Amino acid sequence: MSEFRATFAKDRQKFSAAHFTLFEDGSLERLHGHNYNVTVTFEGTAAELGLMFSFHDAKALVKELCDAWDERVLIPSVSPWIEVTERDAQLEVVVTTPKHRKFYSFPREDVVLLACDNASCEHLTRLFADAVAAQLHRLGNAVTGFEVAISESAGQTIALSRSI
Ligand SMILES: Nc1nc2c(c(=O)[nH]1)N=C([C@H](O)[C@H](O)COP(=O)(O)OP(=O)(O)OP(=O)(O)O)CN2
Repeated sequence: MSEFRATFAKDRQKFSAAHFTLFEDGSLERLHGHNYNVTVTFEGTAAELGLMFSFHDAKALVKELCDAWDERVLIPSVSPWIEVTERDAQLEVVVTTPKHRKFYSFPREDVVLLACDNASCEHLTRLFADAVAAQLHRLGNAVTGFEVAISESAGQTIALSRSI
């Protein structure tokens, strides 16, 4: 049973990134950007001295994960509609859907290849939660669960909860 919920929704917990969303009918958006805001809530019990974990450590963890996607182009790497080719320091991306064929070329360092088939807010939230789970050991053993919530724009948020 979780005793406490610690929610971190600092202004700096954000990443500005470009993407396009694919839709089932083969339509896709033009490349565009969002200032994604990230909120993470950790659930758990108080350990020594009534501390779940050091707030500093939790905020540093979340900020590091935001920085990994900040000022990047987010490209799905496992989509049947997207072909990615690395050529020298460039990443060539060909999107071929039943409705569209588009070619992009980005400096490799500007791109994050996502382990998913669409750069949707749902997938971003799940991948962010996977990354939090992989780093949770840094916060000790008091965490029994967490929730990640990502907003693409004001008034529009995807949230996902995980139990540990
Ligand atoms: N289920 C999802 N649907 C859509 C997603 C998504 O991640 N999951 N994403 C988008 C686009 O990224 C788009 O940029 C956001 O679309 P939209 O809701 O139209 O955004 P606006 O901020 O322009 O919304 P307004 O309500 O018009 O202000 C689309 N769909």
